[in-house]
Amino acid sequence: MSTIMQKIKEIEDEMARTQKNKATAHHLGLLKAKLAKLRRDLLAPPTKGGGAAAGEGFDVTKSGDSRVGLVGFPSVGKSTLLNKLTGTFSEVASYEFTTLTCIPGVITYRGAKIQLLDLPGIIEGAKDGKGRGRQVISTARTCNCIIIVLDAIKPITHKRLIEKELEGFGIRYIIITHFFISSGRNTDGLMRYRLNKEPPNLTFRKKDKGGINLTSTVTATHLDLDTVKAICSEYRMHNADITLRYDATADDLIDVIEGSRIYMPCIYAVNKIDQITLEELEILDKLPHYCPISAHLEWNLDGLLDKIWEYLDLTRIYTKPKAMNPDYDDPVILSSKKRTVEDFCIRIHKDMLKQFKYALVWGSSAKHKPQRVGREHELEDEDVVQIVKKI
Ligand SMILES: Nc1nc2c(ncn2[C@@H]2O[C@H](COP(=O)(O)OP(=O)(O)OP(=O)(O)O)[C@@H](O)[C@H]2O)c(=O)[nH]1
Ligand SMILES: [K+]
Ligand SMILES: [Mg+2]
Repeated sequence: MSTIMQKIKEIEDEMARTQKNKATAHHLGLLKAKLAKLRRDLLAPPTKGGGAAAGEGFDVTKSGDSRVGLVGFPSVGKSTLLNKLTGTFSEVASYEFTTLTCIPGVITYRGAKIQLLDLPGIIEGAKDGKGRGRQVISTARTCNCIIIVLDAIKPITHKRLIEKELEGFGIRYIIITHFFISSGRNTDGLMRYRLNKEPPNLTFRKKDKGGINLTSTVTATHLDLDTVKAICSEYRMHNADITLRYDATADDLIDVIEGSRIYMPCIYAVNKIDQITLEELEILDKLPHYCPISAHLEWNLDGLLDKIWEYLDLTRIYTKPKAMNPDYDDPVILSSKKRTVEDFCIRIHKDMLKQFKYALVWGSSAKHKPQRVGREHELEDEDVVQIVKKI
């Protein structure tokens, strides 16, 4: 372990010493790739003994349309928040580590059922297996959105500490954390989280020969061919086509090569704002991804629900049976990424597609009232759909 730590330190020192400019870009890219590989080694799941294995979360059955997890240091008010939002009972107390396991609750909001998970507090050292840190972090992986709960009285230091903890090692993004999570899919069993960040819009295609080719549909200011070659050579990839569709950075390319990143929305809920001044509140309110609340006094819980809704980015579809009014109370909930008529059919019944002839759609995705569409048609939030079956 210590030798990996030493190597990481050496590389970080070298990066700090190296001036950032065009001439050093490829060298810095190479250092970043080395660093990413070392962190991966460092975070490899333990072989035997000591803490839970990296991939084991709490055993709570998924339910509803979406899952949201509450992550934070002890006594920031996670359980208070769960109780107020879901009417569930999770013990609240002024001492730390009141909650020792995962407690689920359900929020019904705009016709969607959102499962909210209260989790034990995490502490410094969680990533090394201290406390229930690993289990918490692994459970967070199963969520569609994370709420990092912060205490308004100690916002900045607390936030930095928790980011460092979730980040694993080294600092890359200000509010982005990489969790180490077993994926089951990847042989090294590692997952890192990227919070509030879209997956890089670049393709990386390995080949057998032909060297490294870089094409870009935009002006690339961060990556040039030398830098890309340096990063690829660190991963012993000498033949590949790389296409950039936006101004990608070296970190983005490394993320794509390393794979196993999870891109997840994250809200910073700053709790206990009843303890701070109006001036302080105004500052907090302006920060991106922040939502100031008082769970105890139920201040701005509507604001938080709105933000959760926005970050989950769900699509509500109302079903209209033939010659009847649509059912507005019980929408079918689709994710914004899978919201075609086909996705809708699959959600209703597994055999629905076999009988599918066409669909009639009313709402913002429809050009007419109604529009007749096929199974590839993309639906919009609050559309009304009637499926017409083959006879
Ligand atoms: N002033 C104030 N106190 C709060 C608020 N929300 C929670 N608390 C208090 O903070 C303390 C901790 O609350 P919990 O809900 O147990 O915190 P937790 O994050 O679940 O704690 P652990 O389970 O121990 O990690 C309790 O004494 C709560 O009454 C709030 O909005 N304002
Ligand atoms: K507590
Ligand atoms: Mg608790």
